[in-house]
Amino acid sequence: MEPVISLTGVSAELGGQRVLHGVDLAVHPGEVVALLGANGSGKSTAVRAAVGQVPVSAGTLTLFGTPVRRFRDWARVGYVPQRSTAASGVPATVREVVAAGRLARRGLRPLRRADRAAVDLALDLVGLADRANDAVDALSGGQHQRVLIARALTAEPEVLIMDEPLAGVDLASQRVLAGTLRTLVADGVAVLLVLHETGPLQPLIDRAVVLAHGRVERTVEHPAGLPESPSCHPADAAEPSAESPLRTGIL
Ligand SMILES: Nc1ncnc2c1ncn2[C@@H]1O[C@H](COP(=O)(O)OP(=O)(O)OP(=O)(O)O)[C@@H](O)[C@H]1O
Repeated sequence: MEPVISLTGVSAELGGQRVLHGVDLAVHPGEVVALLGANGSGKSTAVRAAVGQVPVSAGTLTLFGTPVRRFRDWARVGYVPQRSTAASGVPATVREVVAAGRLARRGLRPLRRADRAAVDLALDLVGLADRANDAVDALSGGQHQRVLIARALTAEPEVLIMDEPLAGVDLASQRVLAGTLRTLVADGVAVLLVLHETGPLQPLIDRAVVLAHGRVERTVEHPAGLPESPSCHPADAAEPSAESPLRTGIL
């Protein structure tokens, strides 16, 4: 089966420094791949290269078989960047921000019934249906994260790329996200995640790729059998808070 995302020997530079050194990585339809590694190991750069935001200086990077520099079918790709607010200072409702994600499919024509249904479904999937008409500025950081995920989902992407979706998100919301991903993956959506802790997402992960200094240090197939790594959100203080064995030891 053709990979949805394929990096072969990919190198990339930022600020004149080589940050990725010959990275190999593939995500197939319906697969969940986690990119792990220490701060500065190149995880965000790898996913930003995959969505065309960082140029590839060597190697080959394809999306659905097309080299990323020629790829135009962005409605097939949902991207949730590393922690950013959904609409800082913009007087928009949660529904309006989520509906903006539909632009990739509908362009600038008015919302149709199918668009509204996709927005409702995305809000439902992230557990924010009851906040749809609230001002997005009134949401907490973790809820912003869920709005951004819903915004990516409204385009009904075939691959969802998320950079640290669990950062600052409490355990209950992490579980909501795990349920969302489970539903998407059952429908054949591929998922590439940058993670520090695998938390409740761990059972969903087909492959963990660990980066170190811009290189693939190791790859672990089906890490689901490993103990769940703990969450580190302050609201989950009752949960174990020791260093994650998945992050630091077993992988
Ligand atoms: N705009 C930039 N200019 C120069 N160097 C950069 C730039 N952005 C990132 N880097 C460097 O590239 C390397 C990889 O950064 P990257 O953000 O991809 O790491 P990461 O694994 O996602 O880290 P984190 O876990 O902290 O988010 C780091 O050494 C970082 O300092």
